[in-house]
Amino acid sequence: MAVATNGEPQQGMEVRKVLISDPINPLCVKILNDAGIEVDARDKVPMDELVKIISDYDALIVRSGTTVTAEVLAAGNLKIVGRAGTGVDNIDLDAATKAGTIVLNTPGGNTVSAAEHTCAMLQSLCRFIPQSNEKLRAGKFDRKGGMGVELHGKTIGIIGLGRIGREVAKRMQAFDVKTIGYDPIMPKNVAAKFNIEAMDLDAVFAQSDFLTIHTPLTPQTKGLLGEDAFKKCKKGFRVVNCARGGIIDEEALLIALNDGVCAGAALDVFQEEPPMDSPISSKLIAHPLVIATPHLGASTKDAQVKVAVEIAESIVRATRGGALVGAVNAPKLVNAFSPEIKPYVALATKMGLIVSQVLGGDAFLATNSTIQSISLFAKGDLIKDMADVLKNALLTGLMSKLSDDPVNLINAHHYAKDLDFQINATGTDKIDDLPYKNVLSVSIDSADSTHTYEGVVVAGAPHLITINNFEIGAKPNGHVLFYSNYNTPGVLGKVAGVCGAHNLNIFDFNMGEENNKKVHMSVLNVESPVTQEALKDIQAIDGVLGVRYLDLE
Ligand SMILES: NC(=O)C1=CN([C@@H]2O[C@H](COP(=O)(O)OP(=O)(O)OC[C@H]3O[C@@H](n4cnc5c(N)ncnc54)[C@H](O)[C@@H]3O)[C@@H](O)[C@H]2O)C=CC1
Ligand SMILES: O=C(O)C(=O)COP(=O)(O)O
Repeated sequence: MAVATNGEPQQGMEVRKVLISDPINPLCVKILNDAGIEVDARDKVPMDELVKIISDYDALIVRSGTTVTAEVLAAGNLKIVGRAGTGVDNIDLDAATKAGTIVLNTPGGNTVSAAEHTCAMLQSLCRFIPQSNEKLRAGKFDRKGGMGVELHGKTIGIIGLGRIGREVAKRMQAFDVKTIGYDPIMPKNVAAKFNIEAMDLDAVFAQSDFLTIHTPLTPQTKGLLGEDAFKKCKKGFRVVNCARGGIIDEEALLIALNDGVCAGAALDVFQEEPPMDSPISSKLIAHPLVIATPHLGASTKDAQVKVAVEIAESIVRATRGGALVGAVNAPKLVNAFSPEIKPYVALATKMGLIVSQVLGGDAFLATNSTIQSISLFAKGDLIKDMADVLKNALLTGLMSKLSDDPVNLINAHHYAKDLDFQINATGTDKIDDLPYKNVLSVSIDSADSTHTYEGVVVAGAPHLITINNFEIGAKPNGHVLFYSNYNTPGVLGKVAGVCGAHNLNIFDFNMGEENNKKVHMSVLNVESPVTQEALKDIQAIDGVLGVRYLDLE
């Protein structure tokens, strides 16, 4: 168990040192420091420096300013990338998953701020407030150029009816604006509960006086509002983008504004940020019908406190084995590090280690023909919903002997793609009559046989309870000798003698017998690796049927 610098035990993920690479409220540092975690807080770290220093850290906390590329992830050994905010399009999620890095965000912490900014932008856009302010400062009292439109009685089309989209709808309804919207995962009846009329995207385009986007930037939403969409929009529509640059095609928007198709755009986000180097973004920012802010949606003291506290608390919780709230790339791992589930994860990993060492023709413990599939059954109320996580743990053990890369719960399934057999995982209520509440069972299926191992957790520690037909109570730890023998007196003494002769100190012994009691299976835990010579000497003992050494360190 790792110990944090404040002396408190870390029972979950080990996080000793964190880098913050964007401006974040100081409460984040305080919460991490109070938990004994060292923090380097910087406002900005250039990419080449980030790649150089990242291996010094267990976790990285970012906002939208830092791009967490595959190169950054490969250069480090990060356990966590924390996003103090919502959008994770600046983080290479696939690369993070492959690197075994969990990505956590703080959805919800800046919802209200982003929604309020959206509404402020729409109102400002409709009444030319920024442009008029600018003219007045320049000494021009231009009332004609500030002729706007009311919100009252108009229709707003909200694309993306998640947290922010719904908060925008609520605020627009207070202005007597009709709220319609599109979201592929929100059924009409659910949208209706928020007084939003859900319809298909083309209908939203056709009916909206105002459009506002609240989706993440994904391959599906990139360019969602482009030339084709603008052709379907009402002439003179106005558009707000407080979601992500790139969801509106900036070139198409510029044309729509110049052609009078679009009467105004309020932009908080840009295809490239900062946008000054992009000629198209710069033209948009300078356009008289455009108002723009430099990605300020979440920039309120209130939101920044919320996201800073949330991300720090999530990381501290992860180090203590708590739920991984906001896990973006591995949502099923939410409870994998909890004190109740962790020993089962350890058990499944040990079972994977066993499987890795009996693969490929081990007639004694597994099979002498090619494996076709492995099935894991998570039986019992505590673990039945964790079958996928336990499968990843099994894979972690399995791959640890087969791959040089650091395989863990988050990335195991990537490596498993190269195996030439399937691994299935099923969670069930426990129906067998074993006296345990939760049992993990792993079956190895080959053309001619099925071999099964079963394990449980006793007093927080993994135990093997059956190996094929043998009932046993072995601890799957360290250096383990398995041997089977006919039920004749004196075999154990002789095996112990061979161990002594080979300097193998035995510290635990468990024996099981087959139902017909003719054959015994014994498990010896020894303190050091077992040599081939020792194995040969045990195999030569009269009555010994088979012997196998497994390294379960
Ligand atoms: N400007 C700023 O400072 C901020 C920007 N954001 C941006 O806003 C986005 C939305 O945030 P939340 O509402 O909290 O996220 P959310 O996850 O609650 O909602 C996003 C919604 O978009 C929907 N969606 C996904 N693909 C879609 C598509 N093709 N068409 C229509 N809907 C689609 C999803 O089903 C989901 O309901 C974030 O991903 C982030 O990029 C968030 C906070 C601050
Ligand atoms: O949370 C989000 O998605 C945002 O866009 C806010 O970005 P920021 O944290 O202000 O860089």
